[in-house]
Amino acid sequence: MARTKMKESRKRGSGHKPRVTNPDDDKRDDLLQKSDMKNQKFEAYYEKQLAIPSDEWCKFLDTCREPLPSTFRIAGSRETAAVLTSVVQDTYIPHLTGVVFEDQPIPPPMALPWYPNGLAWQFNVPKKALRRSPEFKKFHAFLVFETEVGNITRQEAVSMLPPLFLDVEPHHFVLDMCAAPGSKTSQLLESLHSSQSLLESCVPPGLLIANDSDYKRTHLLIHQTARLPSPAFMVTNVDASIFPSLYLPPESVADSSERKTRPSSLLFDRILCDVPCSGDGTIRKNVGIWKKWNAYGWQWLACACFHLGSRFMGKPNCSSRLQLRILQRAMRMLRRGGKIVYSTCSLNPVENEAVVAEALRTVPGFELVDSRPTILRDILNTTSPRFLMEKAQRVSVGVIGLQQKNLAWLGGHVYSSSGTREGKRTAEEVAEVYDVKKARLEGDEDVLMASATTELPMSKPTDSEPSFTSTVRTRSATKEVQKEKQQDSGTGEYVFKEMPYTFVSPGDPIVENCKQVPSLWDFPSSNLLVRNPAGEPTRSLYLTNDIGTKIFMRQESGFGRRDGGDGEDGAERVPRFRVLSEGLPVVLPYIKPETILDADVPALRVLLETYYPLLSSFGEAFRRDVGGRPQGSHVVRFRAGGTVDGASDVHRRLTHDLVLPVWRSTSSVSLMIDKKAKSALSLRVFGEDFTVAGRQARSGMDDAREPDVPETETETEGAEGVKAGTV
Ligand SMILES: C[S@@+](CC[C@H](N)C(=O)[O-])C[C@H]1O[C@@H](n2cnc3c(N)ncnc32)[C@H](O)[C@@H]1O
Repeated sequence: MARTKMKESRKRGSGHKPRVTNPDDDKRDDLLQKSDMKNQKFEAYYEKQLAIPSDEWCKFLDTCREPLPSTFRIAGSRETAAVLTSVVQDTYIPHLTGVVFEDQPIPPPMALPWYPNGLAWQFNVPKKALRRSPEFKKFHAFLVFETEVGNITRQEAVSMLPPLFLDVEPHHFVLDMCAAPGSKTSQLLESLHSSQSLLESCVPPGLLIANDSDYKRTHLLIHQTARLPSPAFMVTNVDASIFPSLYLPPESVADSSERKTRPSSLLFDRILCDVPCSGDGTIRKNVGIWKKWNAYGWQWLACACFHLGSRFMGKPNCSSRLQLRILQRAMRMLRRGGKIVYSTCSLNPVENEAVVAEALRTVPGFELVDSRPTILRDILNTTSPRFLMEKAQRVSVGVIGLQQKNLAWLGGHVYSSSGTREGKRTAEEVAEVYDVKKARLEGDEDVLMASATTELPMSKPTDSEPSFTSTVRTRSATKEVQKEKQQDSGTGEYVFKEMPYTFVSPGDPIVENCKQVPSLWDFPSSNLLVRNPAGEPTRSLYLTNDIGTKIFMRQESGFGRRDGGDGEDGAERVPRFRVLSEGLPVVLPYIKPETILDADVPALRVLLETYYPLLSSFGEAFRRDVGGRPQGSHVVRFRAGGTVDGASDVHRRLTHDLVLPVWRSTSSVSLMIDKKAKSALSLRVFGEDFTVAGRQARSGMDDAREPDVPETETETEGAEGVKAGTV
């Protein structure tokens, strides 16, 4: 909404008429001038809390008033990411270097030096130049299309840090406790799939569970992660502070002594707590914070309120300790030697260091250690390892010291966990902690917003943890949940709108039949699910991995397996299912290589230009090859190195192997990817959108206005329920 208004006001301005001041402008946050970016309470509070030396304080505030540069991350599978990185580096950067727009030199995008494999980029280009300079216009179109198909994510630099700190590997069990809209989740997912290559198995042994308590936002999460459909990925929708224990069947317990006695609860190797927060660290993007911030706004979230006491808080509320409770729950679900990263987008130590300190004080067996990747440590030039080691040993003293600082300023009486007032040494440590923030500010202002990042190894499972069923019961009592549910007209009971996942019977004739075209071998069909209670393979098939199957089968809440076949004769001749592009990475490793069709680049162009190109439109080799195949779903490979006829200089050669699904019908062959993905592909390979939609847009049949690069938060399309990989 705000964006639309911005466009309208620009349009008025472009007619060179004097701008009429709208009385409502006063209420608008996005129109704030730099000179109006002031807030006495904010400044007074953080001057004390952040302990930034006075000569740097102004610099800090100035930085807070600067707009954030645009940053994006190349996402998706390792293959796609490598391809797109080379497209940006080799195709666009040379053309964007030395651009001058309206007499101003415009710097080209630059790769963020600390992000691995050059996948994260930053640019500071005025929107006008992005849309009007011929060089940047093309780049902008590239960003728009690749973002729409999910290969590029607009994500702030600082938001890319917590997943990096977690250092996820393919065998890890990972939990993202507050995950929506999912930009960090998609990073975690990529790490889980990091060993994947185009034709090798892409089913990691590990698992990522992404959770958010907001039902609608879980749909954003699903959309955001759709680019990398993964059999090792689940989305859940519960309150993270009572995240249920997930159980594995007894045979999965490593320790044989426990095998017979009880099922084990799943412990995680990595947990991300990117908790809800006051968000005042986003002040550079959300300039309205300058108008609204006050010292009480964040307190409903802050864990420390019970320390502050009723005198200060007015109405202390136990449920206000959400951040702390989420972190504590995470600590109880962590495997020995695992890591937790706790992050917020707030500057406030009460939401950061104090939460971590209190969690460490209340859950035994953990210590705070530095988990920043070495590369980042070097770049930010922050605290010495010696200090970090010391901090690890005395963390509760150090961080409780921060609490004291907050509370002292707030007027409370505060003591350390040992009951003594904090001394000078703690104050020095506190200063050192803030030196870290200061260094972040100097090194890269985006990183300033990074909050306490914590690695907390070791935990013991307890028997008093919430179970899946108890959580559901608790939730069903709340109004919020009832809104998310529909009332069953027959029974009057509330039921979830989502259809349940059910395992398909082993040997189901329909599934067996689909495995013929294309030829699938060794396909783990016992891990296939459908979304109906009867387990009928009717619409989409979902694949999970072995650990996913174990978890599904073990829970008491509606997952189930249909036992035995239905006695069908297996006579279905035309395969009912087809491979779609989103399912291809999952299925590809199981497709017999000799059944993959080879095609050249002109064939790709024909497939992109027309919806249902006739067999006769293709060159002889491809026509013969595909013509000899049965009707149904096939996979085509376009090999790297193929020449791209008619392409501009920069798009002369296919730089990477492309593997795409097609559907062969009686007389035509069509590409099984959606319109936007076709446009993105055409632009990426040929430097031009040859598709029907692209041609229509150019000839004005469609709304040819340049769209903005969508932000993660606004994407809703294509949302579905919990998805564990699509076939
Ligand atoms: C800071 S955002 C998370 C951003 C996300 N990690 C990302 O990178 O896209 C916090 C999220 O926590 C969710 N949330 C709030 N309370 C929660 C709770 N009790 N349990 C789980 N999630 C919660 C909100 O719906 C919101 O999506």
